[in-house]
This record gives sequence, C-alpha cells and structure tokens, in this order.
Amino acid sequence: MKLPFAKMQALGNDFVVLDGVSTPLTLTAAQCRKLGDRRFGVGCDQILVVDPAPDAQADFGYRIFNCDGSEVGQCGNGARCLARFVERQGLSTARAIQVATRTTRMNLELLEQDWVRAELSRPEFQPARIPLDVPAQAERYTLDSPVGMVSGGAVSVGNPHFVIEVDDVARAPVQQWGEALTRHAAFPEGVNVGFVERVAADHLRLRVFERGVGETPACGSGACAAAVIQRVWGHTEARVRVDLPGGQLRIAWDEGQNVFMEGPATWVFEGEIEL
Ligand SMILES: N[C@@H](CCC[C@H](N)C(=O)O)C(=O)O
Repeated sequence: MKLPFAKMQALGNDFVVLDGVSTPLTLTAAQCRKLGDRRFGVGCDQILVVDPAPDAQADFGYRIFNCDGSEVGQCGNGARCLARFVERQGLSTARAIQVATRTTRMNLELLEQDWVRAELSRPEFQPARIPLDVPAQAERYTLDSPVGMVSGGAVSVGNPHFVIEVDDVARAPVQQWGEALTRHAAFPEGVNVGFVERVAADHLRLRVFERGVGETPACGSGACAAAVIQRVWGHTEARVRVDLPGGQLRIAWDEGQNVFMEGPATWVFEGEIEL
C-alpha cells in the first residue's frame, strides 16, 4: 500500500506528516524508523499523525513518533506544522484548532506568513508528572552521570526536559552530555536535554539533544522548557526570544499560566511511500 505524506519543517526540525483522519492509520515502530530513515525512507526527526478528535473538546488527535520509532506525547515544532497541514489538506477551515496528544492538549492558531501560535498547557514540575525519580521536588537537581555531576532544572511541557545553563552554547558538550543524560536512570522514560545560554533577560540561546533523535536544529518544546526553567530561576522576563541553530522562537510564560510559543512552519514537499 502506498502511503501519502507531506514533508514539513520548522526551523530545520523536520517531519513526515500523515493524514489519519481520511484513512485510519496504525504504524509500527519499524515503519516509523523507515519513514524517518534519511537514506532508505523519507527522512525526518519525527513522524506526525493527524487523527480524528478523541473527544468533543478537541478538533483533532495528534500522534508523535521519534525517528527511532518511540511514541511520545509532545512535539512543539511539529504542532505548528500540523496546524498548517490541516489547513492545506482541507481537513479544517478554522484559523484556530485544539489538538490532543497522549499526554497533553494544545490550542493552535494560524498567524501571518507561515507563523503559528501554540498555546501549551501549564508546565508540570512535580517529579512524578515529568517523570523524574527523585525524593523531592526542587528547582534544581544534581545528577550523578557518566560525564560527572550535572545540575539542571526539570519540567514536563507534555514531554520531559532537563535544562542545563551554560556560558557559551556554541561550545556546550551537547552530543556527549546529551547521550549520557537522555537515558539517565533518574528519568524512567528518558529525557530531552537542553543547553541554554542567557544572553539577556529577554533573550536565550539554546541547543537541544532530543530523546529518540539526537541533536536537532530546533526543539519547540525544548524552547518552552528552557524559557520556563529560566523564569523559575528568576533569570528572565515572562517573554523571551529563543535562538536555536535553525532559527528563532518567541516564548511567553509566567507562573501559573499556560505556555505560548510562536514560530514558523513550512511545507517542503509531498509524496507517496511504500511501507
Ligand atoms: N522536536 C520536538 C520534540 C519531539 C519529541 C521529543 N524528541 C521527545 O522524545 O519528547 C519539539 O519541537 O518539541
């Protein structure tokens, strides 16, 4: 069977997007790995599936698979692409939709010139909700890891993130520390590892080693997590610009609030693949 797909990207974080509304779609981990394979498949960081709404509140279901085949609960850059996909495929004519993933919900709104605003739910700091296996909640956790003792903040924005502050993000040991920490025993479901440099109270630089992928040019949920943790630490204002290797996102969050993210989402090409 030939499967139609769209290839999309958001700041270079790239996706294979599939329509599971018009035709119900089940995917095995092996099929996801093939779709994600840059030599033997299409190639992407994540595979995104638009599904029928699971309840009356949502407009669509939203399934996310990393290119290693693991299913996860959040992808922020992908959510913006999903909103554009839904519009372009004629699945909805609304400018604003709500999507439900396996862990969270997001309100997505089409803006001008390929930009999309995503409203994520409130960040979760309780260790059990991240999940993070520690005796008590704290603003900073120090982990004993194969690369030594590493301190950072932990949060879930629908998926788990560990955020480490660095002086110079260009020189951060993203690959080495990312590999060591993404499967750290304290994170039973693994973790996305962010390296954040504070340029000013309204400006961050960020690189992210994504769980199930490796370093990507940009991670939307990672940018939200970094902005949230920096705000919790009292380092930043409620609105920040986050510069990632692939481009810029705008994030807004204050205590007790939902997280807002704005950034671009772009159609690259479409095609069909035999799975
Ligand atoms: N690229 C994403 C995050 C995708 C999921 C992540 N790798 C995980 O395993 O949680 C984003 O833009 O948020």
